[in-house]
Amino acid sequence: MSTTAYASSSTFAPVTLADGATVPGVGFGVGTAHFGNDGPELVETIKTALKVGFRHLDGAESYKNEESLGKAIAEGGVPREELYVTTKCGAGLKDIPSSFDGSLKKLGLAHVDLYLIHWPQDFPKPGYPTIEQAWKQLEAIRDSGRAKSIGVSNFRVRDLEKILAIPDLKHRPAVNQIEFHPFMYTAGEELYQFCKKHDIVIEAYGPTSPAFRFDGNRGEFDGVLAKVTKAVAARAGRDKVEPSQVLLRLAAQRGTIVITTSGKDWRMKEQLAAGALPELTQDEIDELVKAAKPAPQRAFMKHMDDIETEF
Ligand SMILES: NC(=O)c1ccc[n+]([C@@H]2O[C@H](COP(=O)([O-])OP(=O)(O)OC[C@H]3O[C@@H](n4cnc5c(N)ncnc54)[C@H](O)[C@@H]3O)[C@@H](O)[C@H]2O)c1
Ligand SMILES: OCCc1c[nH]c2ccccc12
Repeated sequence: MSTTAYASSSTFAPVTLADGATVPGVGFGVGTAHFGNDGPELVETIKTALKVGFRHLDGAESYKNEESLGKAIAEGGVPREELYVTTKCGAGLKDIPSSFDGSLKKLGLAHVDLYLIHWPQDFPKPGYPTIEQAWKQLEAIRDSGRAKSIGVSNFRVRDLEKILAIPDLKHRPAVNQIEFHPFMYTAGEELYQFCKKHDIVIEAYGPTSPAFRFDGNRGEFDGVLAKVTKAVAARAGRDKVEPSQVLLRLAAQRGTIVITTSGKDWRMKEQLAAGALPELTQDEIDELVKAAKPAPQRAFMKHMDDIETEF
């Protein structure tokens, strides 16, 4: 039974993974704006996110702030079973079992809900496991019950194919966490369709990047986003919605779990409310994608456009 003093206010529908787990449809990220910030200020920010209604927290070993995340979870007033907690192995990929133990210890948790390999680029390097060996280590962690689900992040089709081809594959990746917004739809279409076909749910990070992250040279995109935002607001019976809210709504509409973040409680509320906005029409989506084409395509992880290099 819930003992939470304040309820989740998320308007994003939960998403069910192929392994049967249910994930809150919007997550609060502890990277990007909070990267390297590990202390009382971040603890308060995460506690604020819980207070306004986030129940899904997205951390990583490489964000160097798992202790603050753990402290916020311990002090946040939300029972553990009502929270969905992710962490990722990045800096520790040479020794995943030790890295995972360290993450759980820093978080102060007996288990995480989702454990991800943060990126694939290190695997050809000396001293690292192969992708296949790394995945078997994640399977063992899942079988120990200390990670309820396992997945990957920033994996291309060819990286995912290596996992799916493991002869004694026991657990498939439940998610692939990738940058996902209209600037990515064209370049990312093959990966999107591959994940869909193989029941790998996409977690969309950087979903609002086109609204604020790319400076200049957005050309037609700004105009189209403003137009679509106005139309969505009109369908919602509202004077105004934020373009970033429209991008969050769009990510959910494309079937992804949306990972966003903020340091401000009013923006967190705005983010949680975005799931209730009316759907974008196919014409509106097409217009956004078309207008996005001349703009920068990707804010993170440029290797995603390198379809040749073998990791
Ligand atoms: N797996 C990975 O490699 C990877 C990479 C990047 C991010 N992530 C995860 O995803 C989380 C969210 O990523 P993100 O920060 O790119 O998400 P996002 O695109 O939603 O951006 C959130 C940021 O945008 C700001 N913002 C939102 N609307 C705005 C507006 N209208 N005007 C100005 N600023 C606005 C917020 O204040 C916040 O700082 C990260 O914290 C991390 O947990 C993972
Ligand atoms: O996941 C957020 C982006 C990211 C990728 N690799 C990192 C290493 C350190 C901090 C952030 C990142």
